[in-house]
Amino acid sequence: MSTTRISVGGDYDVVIGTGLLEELPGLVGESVQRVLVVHPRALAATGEGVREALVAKGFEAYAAEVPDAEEAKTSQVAAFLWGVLGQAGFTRSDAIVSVGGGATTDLAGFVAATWLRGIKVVHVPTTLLAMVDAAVGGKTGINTPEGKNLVGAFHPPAGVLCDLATLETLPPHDFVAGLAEVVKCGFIADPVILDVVEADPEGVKRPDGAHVRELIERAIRVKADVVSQDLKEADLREILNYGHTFGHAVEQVERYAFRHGAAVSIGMVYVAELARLAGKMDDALVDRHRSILGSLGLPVSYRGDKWPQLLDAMKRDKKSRGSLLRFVVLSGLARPVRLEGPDPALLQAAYAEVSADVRPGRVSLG
Ligand SMILES: NC(=O)c1ccc[n+]([C@@H]2O[C@H](COP(=O)([O-])OP(=O)(O)OC[C@H]3O[C@@H](n4cnc5c(N)ncnc54)[C@H](O)[C@@H]3O)[C@@H](O)[C@H]2O)c1
Ligand SMILES: O=C(O)C(=O)C[C@@H](O)[C@H](O)[C@H](O)COP(=O)(O)O
Ligand SMILES: [Zn+2]
Repeated sequence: MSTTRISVGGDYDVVIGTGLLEELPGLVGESVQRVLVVHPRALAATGEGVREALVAKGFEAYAAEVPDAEEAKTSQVAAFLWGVLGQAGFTRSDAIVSVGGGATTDLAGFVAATWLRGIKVVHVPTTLLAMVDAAVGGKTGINTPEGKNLVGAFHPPAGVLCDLATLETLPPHDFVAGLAEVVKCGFIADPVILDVVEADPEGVKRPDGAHVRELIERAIRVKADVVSQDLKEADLREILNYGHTFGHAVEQVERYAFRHGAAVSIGMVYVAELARLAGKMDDALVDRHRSILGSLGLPVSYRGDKWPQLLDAMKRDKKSRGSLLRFVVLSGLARPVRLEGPDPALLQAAYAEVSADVRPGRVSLG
């Protein structure tokens, strides 16, 4: 299989293909002496393989195992990694390599951003979501008890290695969760993505499906294009947050029992309904959100008894300014605009549109 390189603003490459481990030493760079490979428990063997490959090329390589999924994105786990770096004597000419999903790349990126005020990081994403989104663009972060990704830094990687073979072991529901961010790129910027999904929803749900490589490359190109113009989210980059205001709130209310991609799927339907109620989106485009996401098996509704908690969580969204809630909505396909300070009645009406008919205390989807 051929290898694709997508340059992110000329600063670093996202390398896509299979059997790419031999590319890693080049991305880490000859001047680096020590490397810390950060991986979750589920990827212990893969992480050790990466460490051994680096040792074979002359690096002093260590491995650190971190908790699975969102449990890794805490200040305690970051402090554990700072301790490992300190004890091994990591200097500014050393590096971190992350091996895992978006939770691992966010954590490892954050630790790289903060250790000695910034050392090199190379990401080796092993989930679809991390390949198309989390590993690219330099947003890093951890959660606090008050909310999702509330502490972090912009710290672009030196390179990203997307070895598609790693997707073979990914549980199907995690692969599908990653498709939510791919579909997001379709709605905000590249509608061909939506056409491909609509033509063969079952095929795109399989890592070995005929169009998966095309979808991955298209989504990475959308992200690379946006972040290379606006790394620090002064304006344009906010479009990558489509569906995330409500999605992050769902994740928090559910104490991270929902995968990020599943929550973002609900969040995109919520914000489509909000745009419709605000007179910016027609019924057909709202329906297209439900039909595409639903055809992939992603959730498109959420329990109806959590409004106060969801609203409270949405107020802590990074797009908020003072008491003003701000949303990325579409005024048409691939036409993202901002909706600032919508009427609270509209916000709640959009919630009613995505609410599943469940009794209080029972979760219907997840
Ligand atoms: N920084 C960004 O720009 C950005 C973008 C999107 C999402 N994110 C963050 O990414 C996180 C979600 O990432 P995710 O969906 O990859 O979830 P994740 O990192 O929690 O991984 C999902 C699960 O898959 C397992 N796993 C990973 N690779 C595997 C493989 N190859 N085979 C078998 N199991 C594997 C993990 O151990 C975990 O249990 C969220 O925290 C989200 O906030 C960040
Ligand atoms: O890269 C971005 O910018 C994004 O918003 C991509 C999102 O998919 C991602 O989940 C991101 O971590 C959300 O960022 P946050 O600033 O809302 O925490
Ligand atoms: Zn996301």
